[in-house]
Amino acid sequence: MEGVDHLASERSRAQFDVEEMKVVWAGSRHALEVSDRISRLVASDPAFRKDNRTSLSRKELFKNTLRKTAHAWKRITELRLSEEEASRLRFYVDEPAFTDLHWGMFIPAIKGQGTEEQLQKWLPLAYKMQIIGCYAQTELGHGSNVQGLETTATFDPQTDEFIIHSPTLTSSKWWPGGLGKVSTHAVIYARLIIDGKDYGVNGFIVQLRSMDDHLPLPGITVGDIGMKFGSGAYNTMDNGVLRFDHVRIPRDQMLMRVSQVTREGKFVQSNVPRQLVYGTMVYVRQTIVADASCALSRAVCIATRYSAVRRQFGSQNGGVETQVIDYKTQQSRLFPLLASAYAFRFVGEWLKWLYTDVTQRLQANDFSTLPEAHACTAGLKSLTTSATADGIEECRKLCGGHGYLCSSGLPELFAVYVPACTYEGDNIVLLLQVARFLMKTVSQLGSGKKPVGTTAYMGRVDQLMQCHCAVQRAEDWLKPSVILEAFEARSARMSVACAQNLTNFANPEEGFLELSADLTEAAVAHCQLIVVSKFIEKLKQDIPGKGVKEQLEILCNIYALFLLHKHLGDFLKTGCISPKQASLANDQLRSLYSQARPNAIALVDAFDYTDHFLGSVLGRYDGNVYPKLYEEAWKDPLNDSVVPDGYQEYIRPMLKQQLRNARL
Ligand SMILES: CCCCCCCCCCCCCCCCCCCCC/C=C/C(=O)SCCNC(=O)CCNC(=O)[C@H](O)C(C)(C)COP(=O)(O)OP(=O)(O)OC[C@H]1O[C@@H](n2cnc3c(N)ncnc32)[C@H](O)[C@@H]1OP(=O)(O)O
Ligand SMILES: Cc1cc2nc3c(=O)[nH]c(=O)nc-3n(C[C@H](O)[C@H](O)[C@H](O)COP(=O)(O)OP(=O)(O)OC[C@H]3O[C@@H](n4cnc5c(N)ncnc54)[C@H](O)[C@@H]3O)c2cc1C
Repeated sequence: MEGVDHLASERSRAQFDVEEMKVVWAGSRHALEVSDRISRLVASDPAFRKDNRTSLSRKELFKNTLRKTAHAWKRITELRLSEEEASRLRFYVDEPAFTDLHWGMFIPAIKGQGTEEQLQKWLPLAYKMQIIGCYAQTELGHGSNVQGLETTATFDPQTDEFIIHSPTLTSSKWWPGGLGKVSTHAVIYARLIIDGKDYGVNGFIVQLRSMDDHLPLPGITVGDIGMKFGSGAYNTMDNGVLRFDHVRIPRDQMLMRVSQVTREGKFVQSNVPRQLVYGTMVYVRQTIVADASCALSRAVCIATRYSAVRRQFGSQNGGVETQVIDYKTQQSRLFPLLASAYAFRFVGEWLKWLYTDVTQRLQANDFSTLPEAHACTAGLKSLTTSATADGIEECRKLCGGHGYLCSSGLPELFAVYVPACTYEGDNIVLLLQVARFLMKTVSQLGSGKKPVGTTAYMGRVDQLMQCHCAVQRAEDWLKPSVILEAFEARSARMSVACAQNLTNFANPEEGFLELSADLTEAAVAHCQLIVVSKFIEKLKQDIPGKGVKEQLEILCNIYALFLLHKHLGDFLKTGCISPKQASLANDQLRSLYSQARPNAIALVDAFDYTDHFLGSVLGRYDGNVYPKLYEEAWKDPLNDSVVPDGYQEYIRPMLKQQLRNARL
């Protein structure tokens, strides 16, 4: 029935103020106003229609994306949208495009690694989109191992130029988004060679295409790398391949904030750490954490609404069947994901603060917090994207068979999201960076150097190695101090155990390789502690609105106790908790699920997603699922004709043949 809210009774059961929860989710009243206004602007504009994506061919899909980005840009300039509004518009348009790399990596790379003069020259062009850029780091042969890149930038003192060259097939740039068909420029990462000496990987701005006819400039071969996972999905993006044949660029197109090459060909290292060449990745990893909460909340919103609509079994005397959301198994799979979405939101907020802080310090030549910023962005990027990709797939299964239909929105969401586990650093490679940081922290404990920031708890390592969990009743697990101590003790004990095992190896690097699986587990434990502790910190803030804080407390406890249950092996093996305490945690978790149940629909309404953005028949706000699913099926191109194309050629002769055989 059109216009009827099938989830109205669910909404009436909410025990908190949903409008105030929307403010908490958005981050502020202002952010909610902007987000709400822009989401409606996008949803009401037919140019941003997206329900036909999965049935378009690659060429149609790509052209459609070009049309949408041009329209988006037109609206941004006509309406004079602020940066915040424009970025919300990009979010609600919900289509990966070259503009992501232009705004998200090309511009930040120049900003972070360019000199004042370079910023003044390139940024105005890029801001007005008079040039379009991408971030070309990865090559066919090397992605994770940035130091292994092969593209060369050889200084020619005669002409004051760099010669950019791809010496091997494996040195071909491979993957950069926006490179294949659109970008006119790129920030290229290449080995700097001066007078035969290799000075390592640096960034260079290179023009790729003519500004007159978009043709590749001489010496440049460029194209798209081909179809990717899923229909629609990330295929709106022109991930590209690029080869250079001795392409010359002026010397001032090397990004020279970190290192410089003088007119005489002298290499000069600034007083800033070399690692700043990797700065753009730190920036993007931080945005990816915030984005994880968006992707996960979207899948959870779909699965929660559908679970309240869907009924199976349990009918007594012809009465209604049970809503699947009332099954404890459904709750134990769904509610931890709901809690994770909120947890990732808050850790994303905190990470944004950390990133802003480290950027300000870098500007003042204080580099002390850079290793922690790298470890936190790498580790949380890894943790949140892995959990989100798995969570989206779990939401698909939570929707049963209908979750497998494209009209559920979940297959495309998964296909678009899952490469986040690989891009901006493979998740295992990034956890190993965290592990390195942790091992360094543990090794320095005896030196009197006090760990700070997210590793401050390691400073209490003696106490954490011996403490005994105080839980005696299930309710004790609701105390933040109890949860924090259990997570800190588990993380500290896992790191210390790894550090001790490493001492058994004569060569520490060999030991690191041999123990790398254990080390990634220690890194995960540390990152989970960060997420739990930032959720707990959030709850210390003043949070207005009837029942809002109480709901967040329930979610925080679900998140922590779900992790404890999932990683019980770690907690028991390290002796942080006893089997009895583990079973009390489980009892408490079941009780928390019951408390979350009446609020589940309102908790996903608080994400404030429009039906356009969700793009899911199962996740519709009004819960009117079945008539819409039925309607949607008839829109499939296969249903354009009752008898399918191919009947005459393939089906009819087969049927006739069977008939003839039967007569013989
Ligand atoms: C439709 C409408 C449009 C309208 C327009 C509107 C516009 C509005 C705005 C829109 C905004 C959009 C925003 C979108 C966001 C962006 C989208 C993102 C899309 C993602 C696309 C993907 C891109 C990519 O993938 S780029 C390539 C990424 N590559 C990697 O991540 C490679 C991974 N490898 C590495 O990072 C390193 O090599 C690493 C970490 C493995 C290190 O390797 P190593 O060899 O062991 O180490 P080494 O290099 O020797 O370093 C030693 C030393 O340095 C430390 N280190 C390493 N990395 C860093 C770092 N980043 N920062 C600081 N320190 C670092 C390392 O720990 C070592 O330290 P020590 O041990 O102390 O020596
Ligand atoms: C959709 C998408 C968009 C992208 N966009 C861009 C872009 O715009 N610009 C750009 O420059 N790049 C881009 N990339 C490339 C991306 O950054 C790399 O693919 C990524 O960094 C992983 O590197 P790799 O492909 O070399 O993986 P590999 O390193 O080859 O990984 C293969 C396997 O080896 C394992 N492995 C590797 N090293 C180690 C180790 N030291 N220890 C243990 N295990 C290890 C990994 O865990 C993985 O299981 C994109 C990639 C994708 C998928």
